[in-house]
Amino acid sequence: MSRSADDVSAARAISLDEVPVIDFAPFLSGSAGERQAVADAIAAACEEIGFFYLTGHGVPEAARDDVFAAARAFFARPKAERAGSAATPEWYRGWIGAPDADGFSRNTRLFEQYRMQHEWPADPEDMEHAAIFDQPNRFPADMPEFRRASEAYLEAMVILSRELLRAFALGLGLPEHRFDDWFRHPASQLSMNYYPLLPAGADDEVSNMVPHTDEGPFTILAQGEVGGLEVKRRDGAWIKAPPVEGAYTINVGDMMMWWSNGRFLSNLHRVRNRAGEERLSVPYFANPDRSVVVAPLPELAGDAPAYPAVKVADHLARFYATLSKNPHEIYG
Ligand SMILES: O=C(O)CCC(=O)C(=O)O
Ligand SMILES: [Fe+2]
Repeated sequence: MSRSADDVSAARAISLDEVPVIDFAPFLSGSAGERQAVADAIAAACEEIGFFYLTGHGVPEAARDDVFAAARAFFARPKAERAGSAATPEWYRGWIGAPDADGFSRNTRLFEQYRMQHEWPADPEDMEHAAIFDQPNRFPADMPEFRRASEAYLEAMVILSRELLRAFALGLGLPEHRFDDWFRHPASQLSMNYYPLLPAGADDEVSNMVPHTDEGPFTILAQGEVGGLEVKRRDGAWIKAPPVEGAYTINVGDMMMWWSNGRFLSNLHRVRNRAGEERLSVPYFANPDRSVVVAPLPELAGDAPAYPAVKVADHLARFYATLSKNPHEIYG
């Protein structure tokens, strides 16, 4: 099936002025001055739109190709087999289907996910959240390559996320290692997202994934070849953030906005797959260690914190409880 010009070729031709492309290579191997320049460019993007594309990130192309091949193979399986590795409230890892619905509305969840986490040692101090954080991943038993590719990719993401944290810190005018202690056993999540086509008759109000912000500090999104991601500009217009070859799409989430006391924007985005073929994406939702309490950093907020303090495990548990639901069940 051919992709519509709207979402693929034309999307590539849009001006990238709004979502800037930043080369991370000088941050990974440059001088202090070069590192600060990259961090400043990232900070400017985070203040203006909360999104940027990252090239020169050092993640091997093969790691990314392999994880997409794994996702493609998983979502090509019959539903009963996908459901064989379903996530449950008691074991919060695995496949989350789209709710069965006769019709659809602007509030229907029109995508599936396969979610996994790092497998860190259990935290005896936090039995309350053991079901969410202390279980192993629910890999399909008969797909060894899926498991291998996913584990290799998780490893690549934790490495890149630690580098990005240093860039965010420098961009905020903080010591580069300001966030390091909070990411020893990060409660980060990797998701493979599968978006079928929007149903025929879907009007402009209908999205596969409704407008939302991400709940953690930031997200490292790998888009496949098919576009569909849209970002809300400050003037209220939705702009396309199409895949840029070899680049990650990085966005600020709620926790980074809170830490920065609102200087960095956790921006609304949505997915509308109108490309005429199925879409895959692989976001890595970076999260701090589950016991961390996130609050505006005192050195940035002074005595005027704009957000309350929130414990990571509590915040994520509340969010995960909503994941398989349709948005209207969550937002009313
Ligand atoms: O698939 C995408 O491009 C974005 C996914 C997303 O926003 C999410 O999973 O939170
Ligand atoms: Fe998102």
